[in-house]
Amino acid sequence: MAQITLNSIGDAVICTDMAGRIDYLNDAAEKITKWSKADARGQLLNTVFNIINADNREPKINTVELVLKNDHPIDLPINTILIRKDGSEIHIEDSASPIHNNLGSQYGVVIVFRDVSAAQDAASKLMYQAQHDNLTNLPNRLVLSDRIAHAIALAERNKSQFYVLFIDLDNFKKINDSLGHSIGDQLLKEVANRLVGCIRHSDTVSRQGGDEFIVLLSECQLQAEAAQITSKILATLLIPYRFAHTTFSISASIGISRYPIDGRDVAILINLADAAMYQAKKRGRNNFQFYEAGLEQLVPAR
Ligand SMILES: Nc1nc2c(ncn2[C@@H]2O[C@H](COP(=O)(O)OP(=O)(O)OP(=O)(O)O)[C@@H](O)[C@H]2O)c(=O)[nH]1
Repeated sequence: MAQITLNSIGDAVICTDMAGRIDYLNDAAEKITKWSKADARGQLLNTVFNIINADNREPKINTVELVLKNDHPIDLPINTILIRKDGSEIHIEDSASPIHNNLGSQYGVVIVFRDVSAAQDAASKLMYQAQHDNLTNLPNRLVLSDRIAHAIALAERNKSQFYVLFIDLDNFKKINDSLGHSIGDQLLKEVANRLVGCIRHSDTVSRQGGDEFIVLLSECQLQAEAAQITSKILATLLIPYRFAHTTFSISASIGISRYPIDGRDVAILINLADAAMYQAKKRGRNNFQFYEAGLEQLVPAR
């Protein structure tokens, strides 16, 4: 009766003896671990229930030993991956308890676990969406602020510099109006790809929204080097785009703020780069401008 019950529940169940050898697994455990009952019986628990930490991929503690030593149930830490018999991996949630006989002495351990991959995938997807722009897949404002804050902390410690580039496409509205919103979207995606191609892996390109992008040059020390990278970005964005048999060009205006000379705070660095970008627009577009004192006063209220 107990076996029928255990086979009809959705959770996987494995029982071991005091030495950690498997003496029972239910149907759900067979399905999840991909070990048949016949093959699993007599194996050490860790062979069949091969679990690792999802973050560092270190093997997890010996469940049987821990439960028997403490003689009470434990919920194993979340973030557990089970490596199945065929080598595939799933996220699981599990708990383990000692089994006692009628006299109260321990005679084994029962592990109860379930596949939480779907929930884990949904959580990862939500996390990704919260941190990325859904059109270009670039990191969003939230992530950028975090990266700039991190760059500030690092630069403060190392007494070093870094640069923030505020990039706004020139006359992007005309593209939308003349070629349609869908071509506008394709252009934004291609701009994102080109920007990523212009910078180092350790730098960050983010989309602020609309046709605005921000680049954090976290490892750039010299102003001349920042100017050189910015010129490369301008030239790369100018290369003609071809979508749906239409070829066209677009330029950009870029404002640059410098840490620590212009500011030592995330919002200030972004605002001053934006003010410098506005000045680059005023100077005729398709160029860049480093922040200069007072430029923020020239930006009309938006
Ligand atoms: N296709 C598309 N258009 C967008 C999106 N978000 C904002 N826009 C449009 O982007 C345009 C932004 O235009 P602005 O930056 O204000 O002006 P501009 O035409 O680029 O002119 P300047 O910036 O002065 O050079 C607006 O027409 C918005 O409707 C988007 O996700 N996709």
